[in-house]
Amino acid sequence: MASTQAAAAGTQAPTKNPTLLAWVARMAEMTQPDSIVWCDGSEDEKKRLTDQAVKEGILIPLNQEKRPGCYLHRSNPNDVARVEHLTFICTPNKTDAGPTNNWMEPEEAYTKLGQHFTGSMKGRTMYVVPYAMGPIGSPFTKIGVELTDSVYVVLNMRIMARMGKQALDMLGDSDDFNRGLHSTGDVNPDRRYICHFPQDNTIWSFGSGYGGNVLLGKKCLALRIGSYVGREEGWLAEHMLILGVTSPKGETTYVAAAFPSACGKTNFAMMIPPAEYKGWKIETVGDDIAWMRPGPDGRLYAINPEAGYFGVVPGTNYKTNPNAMETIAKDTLFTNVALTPDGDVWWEGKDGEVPEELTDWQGRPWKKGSAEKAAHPNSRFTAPMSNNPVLSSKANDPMGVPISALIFGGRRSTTVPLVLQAFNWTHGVFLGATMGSETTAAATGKVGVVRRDPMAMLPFCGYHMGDYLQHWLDMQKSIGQLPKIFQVNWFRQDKNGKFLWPGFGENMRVLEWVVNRVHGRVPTKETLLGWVPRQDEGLNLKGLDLPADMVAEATSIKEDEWKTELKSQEVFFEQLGTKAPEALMLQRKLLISRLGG
Ligand SMILES: Nc1nc2c(ncn2[C@@H]2O[C@H](COP(=O)(O)OP(=O)(O)O)[C@@H](O)[C@H]2O)c(=O)[nH]1
Ligand SMILES: C=C(OP(=O)(O)O)C(=O)O
Ligand SMILES: [Mn+2]
Repeated sequence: MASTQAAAAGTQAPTKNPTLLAWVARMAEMTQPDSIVWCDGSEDEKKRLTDQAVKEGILIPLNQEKRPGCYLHRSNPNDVARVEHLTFICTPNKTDAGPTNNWMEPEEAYTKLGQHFTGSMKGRTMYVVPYAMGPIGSPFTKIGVELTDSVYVVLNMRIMARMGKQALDMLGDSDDFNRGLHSTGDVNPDRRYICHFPQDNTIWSFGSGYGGNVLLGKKCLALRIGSYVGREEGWLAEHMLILGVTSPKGETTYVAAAFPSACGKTNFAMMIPPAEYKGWKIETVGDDIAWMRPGPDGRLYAINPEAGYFGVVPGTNYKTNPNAMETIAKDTLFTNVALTPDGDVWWEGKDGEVPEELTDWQGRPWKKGSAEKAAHPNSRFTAPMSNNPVLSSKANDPMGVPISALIFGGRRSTTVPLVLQAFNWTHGVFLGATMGSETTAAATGKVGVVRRDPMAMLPFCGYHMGDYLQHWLDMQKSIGQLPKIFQVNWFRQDKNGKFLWPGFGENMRVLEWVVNRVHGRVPTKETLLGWVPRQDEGLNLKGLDLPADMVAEATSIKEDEWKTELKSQEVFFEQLGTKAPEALMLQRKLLISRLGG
């Protein structure tokens, strides 16, 4: 049996890479698939696998006149989000994973998961999916190979990454590739593991079919393994969108922004500025992940390692995000949305009337007025970035784009003002490190609880969070021209729970201020927390239909709220113990003294 599989791995393989062949054979020996298919990324292959997925009921074809090339997938109802409590960093020493990660000893993890993987692909096909994170040929780019028994994963990976022959060609005979193994298993909620082995450049994911757990190039490789490699190699792997903003004068400024999952990255990356901003243009480089390193001119250059968007569906409409609506009009895979009687998709917050009758995300009949949501709150679209009407021409640039501003933002109903600028790099790292955000449906667990989420990386940092923050501080020395750092909060609410700031396209007003600050064009006001827009010569509010007291409330700084906030930050820093960077502790002391002790 084993030798048959080893032979199968070799004979049909479109590569002679000995390390790759040996590894595929070894994994096939363990998982015992009936057959092995090497994916080439071609259109033929896409058609064949799509037809097969439809036949097996994994994909439901949508109305092809309304949504050409689009399909609906319904996941197992208890497998709809990332599972942070089952996600592990497997380093030889527990301290290397740090207090914010779950840890398992590597041998123990290989043994434990090995038991689940043994025979897990019996009666199934193992797909070998070579993929590149980053443009083909870019010095930033990393190659991964994911072995999976899920056609859904293959079809998603094909959208999310540069997949198939192009990646295999770039790898050549090198042994420098991420080894990813995924098996859907029986989706038993108690037998689900997402294990990362940074020392071995390996990821084993068992028992889930949800994107963030199984599209291994994304959160697992590009962030968890990426952040680990980035520290060793002197660069940053961040949970950030990248956009270019061009003024009517033709000046383009590139900005990267970190917001936790389901806190507005995709929306900000493709927003359309309000009518007052005639002649301004926003273009998307990336909507989720940025790999950033100092370039030869001393500036910080960023690439988006992905090729598609795995975006939150609910709340997306022609008012909030018209470009996303265009992006998902064709060639898109929808997961866990509702189905209309005429074969289109529907979700809470879509334009138009709520339909009288639907099939909900679990395939059950649904009627208007039902207390249950028709689409799952974490329902997702997977769409190629080439569908995006405002895709930046630099999205495929192997050298990336020079970043002038970094923005950190969370979902906070209180405390954090609309926008402020850090005094300097160290203070900016402090702002990122002390970020808090209310939890969302992107991960299983309670929604709406404030937790510390440094740089929006709490669930995605592949090593000790204290070392990570120190790495950010150290990067200051290797970046000749440091980006300016900002903090934003689109989610502050009034007493009745109404958002104080209209958000979405109107965030352009904040972005314009950021751009003006970067180029030293507007004065600011110093506050305890950082620099903020002045009343005069501050935010451009022309044409904004918003009472002045709401803007005042959204931008206010309340010292009593900050005293509470500082206590919560203290608990976080205490968790880091002796690894809490000294420079950040000094920043903290300065803030406490500014607040009057
Ligand atoms: N109130 C408000 N909601 C927003 C804003 N931007 C995004 N959202 C909502 O937040 C959710 C997640 O947004 P998304 O851009 O997909 O977040 P991502 O997961 O970080 O990419 C969606 O339901 C959006 O409609 C904003 O500026 N204001
Ligand atoms: C893809 C995910 O996140 P985001 O909302 O940041 O896109 C995820 O959390 O699995
Ligand atoms: Mn997103």
